[in-house]
Amino acid sequence: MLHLDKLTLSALEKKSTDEMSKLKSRESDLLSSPEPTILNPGPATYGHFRNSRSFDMADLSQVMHVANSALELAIATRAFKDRQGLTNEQLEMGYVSEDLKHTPLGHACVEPPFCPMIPDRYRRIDGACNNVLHPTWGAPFTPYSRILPASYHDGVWSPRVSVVDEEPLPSPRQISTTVISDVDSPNHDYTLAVPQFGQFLSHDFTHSMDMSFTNGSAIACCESDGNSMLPPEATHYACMPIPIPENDPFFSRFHQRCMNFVRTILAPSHECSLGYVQQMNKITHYIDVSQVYGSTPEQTSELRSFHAGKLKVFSDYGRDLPPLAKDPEACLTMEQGSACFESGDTRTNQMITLVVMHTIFLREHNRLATVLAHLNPHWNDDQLFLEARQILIAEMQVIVYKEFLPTVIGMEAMDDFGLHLKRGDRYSVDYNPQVEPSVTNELSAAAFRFGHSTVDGQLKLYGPQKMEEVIAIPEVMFYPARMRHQEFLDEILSTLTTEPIQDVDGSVTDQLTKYMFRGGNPFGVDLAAINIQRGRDHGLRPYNDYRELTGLPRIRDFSEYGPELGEKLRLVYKSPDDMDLWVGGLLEERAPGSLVGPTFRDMIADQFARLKKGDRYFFENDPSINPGHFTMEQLHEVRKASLSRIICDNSDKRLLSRQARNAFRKPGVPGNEFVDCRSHEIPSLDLTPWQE
Ligand code: HEM
Ligand SMILES: [Ca+2]
Repeated sequence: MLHLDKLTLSALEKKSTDEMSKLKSRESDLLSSPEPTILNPGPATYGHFRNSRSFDMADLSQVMHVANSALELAIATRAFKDRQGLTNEQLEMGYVSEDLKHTPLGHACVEPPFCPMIPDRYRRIDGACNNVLHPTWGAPFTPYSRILPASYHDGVWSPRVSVVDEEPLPSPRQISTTVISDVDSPNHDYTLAVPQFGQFLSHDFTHSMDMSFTNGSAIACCESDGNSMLPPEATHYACMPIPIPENDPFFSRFHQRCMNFVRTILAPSHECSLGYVQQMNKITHYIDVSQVYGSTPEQTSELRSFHAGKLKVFSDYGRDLPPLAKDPEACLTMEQGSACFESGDTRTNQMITLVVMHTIFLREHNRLATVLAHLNPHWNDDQLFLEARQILIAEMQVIVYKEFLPTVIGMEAMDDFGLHLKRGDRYSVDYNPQVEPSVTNELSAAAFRFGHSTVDGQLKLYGPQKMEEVIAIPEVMFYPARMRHQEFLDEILSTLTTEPIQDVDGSVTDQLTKYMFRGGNPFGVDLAAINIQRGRDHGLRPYNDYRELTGLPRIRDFSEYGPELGEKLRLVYKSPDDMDLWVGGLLEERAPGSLVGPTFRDMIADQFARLKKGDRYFFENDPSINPGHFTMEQLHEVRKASLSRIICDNSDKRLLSRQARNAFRKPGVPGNEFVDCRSHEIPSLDLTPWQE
């Protein structure tokens, strides 16, 4: 490891402070430039920006403060690398991992939280102090962890290039149109609850925010007509626009040659050392239902009613929906009759079915608080809120480990990675304080995006007798007004738990690759291209490196994919060693019993092992580990949780009266028959063990 002397550190500090002030003054110039450097509401690409926006200016300034510190360290790293003649490999191996806290660069380090000697019974809203030795692990505004070191061309932040000639990698849009198709491949073994709960779950543990101007405006990287990129003098340093080839089979019709893409906000490493950049996770990494409660105390206060332990709702003629959004830009329109909602996560309105998940989990919290208040009339608002939250988090964890994960990764991986919940009168002692719970960059920017391939471009709504409506999903992106229709919630919950998913393969619906966030526009943005570009933005290594980790041989020649697909890959990539992780992962054959191929399966399994073994407050942890442990009687009850029970208890009960026991699996077949919602076949949690 390289030691940094005082002189060097002072020089680096001066250099990074100088460069930062140059960057900031350039930003002000851009804001006042005659070129269209700000993206305004209207085009689909603004929807993409809105998808990752912050709550408010206070939230944004907290993010920016951390992001600027990380940028300073990145500049210092570049300068140090040049000065010492370090290689990329040396940076990758963490050669300069010295803690900078007590050095001239220390002002760029984030203050660790203060953790009390006696731990709280309830996990903190911001996830901090979960691990006593590493109090920032799992907290919001901290970096993702990594399975393998990052790969950047300059060793610090610029995107990787082809291994063949060091030229830029092929355009993600070209890869999308050549390799990713839209083929209808329904898989009836699984229901749409898999993608919809999957997306809801991902919003519990990962949120990469795009950089923006300090005033919150969106950064434009393309000319406003999309005809070309902005000239270099008008381009923000966070721009990484996606080139659209002239002969694009779709976007050429609209003369589009440039798709906006802004890089993810950065965060200093936990150790606060020099090194390649790390991307920031805006939310708590733990599975703690932060998408409902928020990831900071300020967000939670906004969402609580402070009455009887409940969260705020918008009571729509007696039907509880999430509170209406105050931000006029939260949706496409705030006109009369439209509706747009608030929750603990800023992406809620992106898809109407996501709003549905938020609604039933919000209602479940309030339902739990009501029952607890009945059992314990002496509990105050705070205690009711905290206990209901603790139970809801446990229910979420049970659904993830008992129902969702076995469906997605299969039993073999559940066994191999030790992911099963305990049974009978047993607590778990799997907690290991050495395990870093943080979400891996590979999971966030690639593996968990397997879900994009499972999305059906259409939502079919069934009335009591027949199919009543087919909705193309872009119609309900950032436009969840239908939530106010009296029958909608029950109808769509039935759709989610009966309609098939699309298989995980090289196919993604056109609704996501041509029309995503189109609003009233003729074209949208391409999620496949964005995923590929995001992987490069985050310094993910080529697919082959991860494939090898899984124990599979590296792909040596595209012919291994067969003549047709092999040819398509050869058309875009110069070498199999250039392939992007998201693409390679999707193209793998499914692993036995799993919905995804071995590489994604292992990455997902590894992540959920971290989130179980690295979380002291994991619901079934032993009293010696978990400061908020359940009693054995309570544990027996919590382990009964299921998505079907949450659906049954929190639907509007107008049209929905039955469910299959496992909401993720094909319903109405032996072993997963439909049963009445009142049936004990879908067990209910009895909360009497919480009575004091
Ligand atoms: C209609 C459904 C969906 C839409 C419109 C959608 C759209 C998006 C968009 C726009 C992003 C940000 C892309 C970027 O800028 O890098 C994203 C990220 C992501 N999506 Fe989806 N998605 C959908 C469903 C899903 C599903 C079903 C899953 C998984 C089961 C999933 C997992 C993820 C993950 C893990 C990320 C990264 C989030 C982050 O760290 O910020 N998405 N999605
Ligand atoms: Ca969380």
